[in-house]
Amino acid sequence: MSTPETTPVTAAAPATAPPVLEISSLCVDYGVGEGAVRALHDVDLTLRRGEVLGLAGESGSGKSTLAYAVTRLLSPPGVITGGDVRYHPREGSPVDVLAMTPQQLRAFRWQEVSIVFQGAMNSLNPVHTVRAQLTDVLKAHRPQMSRAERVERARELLSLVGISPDRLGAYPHQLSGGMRQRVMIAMALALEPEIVIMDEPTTALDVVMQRQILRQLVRLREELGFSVVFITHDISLLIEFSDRIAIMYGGRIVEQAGAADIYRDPRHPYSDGLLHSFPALRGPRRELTGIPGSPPDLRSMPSGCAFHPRCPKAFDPCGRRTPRLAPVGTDTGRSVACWLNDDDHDRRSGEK
Ligand SMILES: Nc1ncnc2c1ncn2[C@@H]1O[C@H](COP(=O)(O)OP(=O)(O)OP(=O)(O)O)[C@@H](O)[C@H]1O
Repeated sequence: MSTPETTPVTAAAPATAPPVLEISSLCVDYGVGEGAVRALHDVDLTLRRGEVLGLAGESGSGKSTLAYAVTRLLSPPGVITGGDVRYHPREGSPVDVLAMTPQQLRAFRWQEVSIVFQGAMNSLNPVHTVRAQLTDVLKAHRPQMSRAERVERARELLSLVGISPDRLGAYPHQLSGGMRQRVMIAMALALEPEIVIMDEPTTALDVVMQRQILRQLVRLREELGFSVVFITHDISLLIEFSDRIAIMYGGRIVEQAGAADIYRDPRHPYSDGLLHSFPALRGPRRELTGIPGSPPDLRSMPSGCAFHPRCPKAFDPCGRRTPRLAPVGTDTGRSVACWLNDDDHDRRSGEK
């Protein structure tokens, strides 16, 4: 594989920044009893304060399930069957997200963590103005604010995302797709959350608009200090905008590392395949070969490493035992779940 130079637009958050969200051994099933299928297997992931963490993987790999589970927005038949999610506020002790009461969750969402969902730009209410929709969020969560203060804050939020405050009186249909998406981001930032989760936030937009919006988001996080989990199947976007990337396959994280490291030297054959599935906008061209075959069906997951039937480098242990996500060599910032990166297959046999 070539080793092109990338110029990430992010000013990387230090690798030593304290955690803001710690996910350990998280498991999610869809359904219960005999019909249940496991959509997340023992997911370990840490989001650090101020970083942009990219989550990549083909459709069905579990990205959205992870976002819904950590915000407790998973609806039936989705069930969290194990693991731990800890939120670290700026002050005070860590909070167990999975044990939060409905009242605590209401405060947690929007104020501490907000989500921009897939297709969010179409979820603005068509019969209400931008002003009404922005001020409604403030009214619900900051009842002490006066009407004038709410409108002022709404103006400020629009400016933050690059829309003239004159557009406060506009209805969604009077705005372009890119502007509607910016309004959604403004809403997500309304209560100054510590974490913003963006699930395929820009896929409905053209490539130039997608990048403009993401560049602005990255600038805002530098200004306001929130952390971002950015979910997409397009790894080339993540390379450009993330500090760190976690790659999911079949409900597991198979590799996580700094964005530039993954780009230059992917250690999991699936990461390598993904990198050859999307055109990179920067650096020399690389051949687009894609990944043969299709993602696994949760009802009949392959034994061992779920990627082995599609993997060009599969060898003896891959079909028999599941490799665990483990640090690679002395590179403490990177972990990979692949037998190729492990000399001691027996020790790491991953029936975790
Ligand atoms: N309500 C549901 N009932 C049963 N299975 C589900 C349900 N929702 C999701 N799944 C399954 O869980 C797995 C993970 O889905 P998820 O939507 O989290 O993946 P994703 O990586 O976000 O995909 P996409 O990029 O298409 O959104 C998929 O196999 C999907 O079919």
